[in-house]
Amino acid sequence: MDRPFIFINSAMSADGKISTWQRKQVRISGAIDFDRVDRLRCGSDAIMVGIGTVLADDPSLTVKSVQRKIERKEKGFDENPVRVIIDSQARTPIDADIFKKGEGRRIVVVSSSAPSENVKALRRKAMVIIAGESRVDLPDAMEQLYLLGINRLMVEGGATLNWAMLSSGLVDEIYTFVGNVIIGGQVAPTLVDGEGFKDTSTLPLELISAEKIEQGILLKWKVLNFQ
Ligand SMILES: NC(=O)C1=CN([C@@H]2O[C@H](COP(=O)(O)OP(=O)(O)OC[C@H]3O[C@@H](n4cnc5c(N)ncnc54)[C@H](O)[C@@H]3O)[C@@H](O)[C@H]2O)C=CC1
Ligand SMILES: Nc1nc(O)c(N)c(N[C@@H]2O[C@H](COP(=O)(O)O)[C@@H](O)[C@H]2O)n1
Repeated sequence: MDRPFIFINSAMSADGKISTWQRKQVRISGAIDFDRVDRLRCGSDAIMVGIGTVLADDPSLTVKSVQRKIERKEKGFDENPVRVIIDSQARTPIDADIFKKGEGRRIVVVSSSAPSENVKALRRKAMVIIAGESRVDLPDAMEQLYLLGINRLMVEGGATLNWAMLSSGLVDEIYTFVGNVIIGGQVAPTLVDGEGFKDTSTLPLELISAEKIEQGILLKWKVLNFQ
């Protein structure tokens, strides 16, 4: 199956949480890490999140640096990479910041069981593609994105989508900034949630690098997918 090069980028607390138990976003990264994230966004063809992240954070997922936006335009790209939402039931609010902020294409990936009125409303804001019947079929979705010209895909969470992508063997690398805060909370989302592996299986990783950034550490991992 052809698919893009796919990496996850996420910020987590020293105790492995990516938001509070109320799913409120907190500042984990400092200015240098936010700038690194901006560079990653700028160099990607698309940035993808799950509907849970859209509903919790209402992110815009835009490139923030004016200079980088200019550079993208000079190279003949839109100011922002394509913004992709994985949203089985087409629940994305039509006034979401992803639609309101910044120029560039948006794609919402829904399943064939998504309510048709919702899909119709979203089609006015974005390209809607269908993959899967009750839930988005991620391998199919990744192949469709590849056929649309997306070669480098940045996944910005959340926890459930990270699990689904990793457990489907669809992730090449993971970049986690571990910040100098504790969030706590038994049900606070972690880097990877979902149902977890059924037995003692684990997904092996190879460490690419570990770099101190301000008071945190950036870990880069290569995913050694099961053969
Ligand atoms: N610190 C960080 O870097 C980041 C933190 N977050 C946090 O993560 C939390 C959101 O994470 P989640 O609630 O886990 O939502 P999520 O963003 O992972 O979206 C999951 C939802 O996507 C939908 N979906 C459709 N097809 C799917 C499939 N095949 N597999 C899996 N999901 C599929 C389902 O409705 C599922 O509930 C928020 O609290 C947000 O603040 C999100 C992004 C980055
Ligand atoms: N890298 C990083 N560090 C943090 O400390 C964070 N809280 C996040 N959050 C992520 O950024 C998204 C917001 O993006 P926009 O500023 O709206 O473009 C948010 O949804 C989280 O994915 N990231």
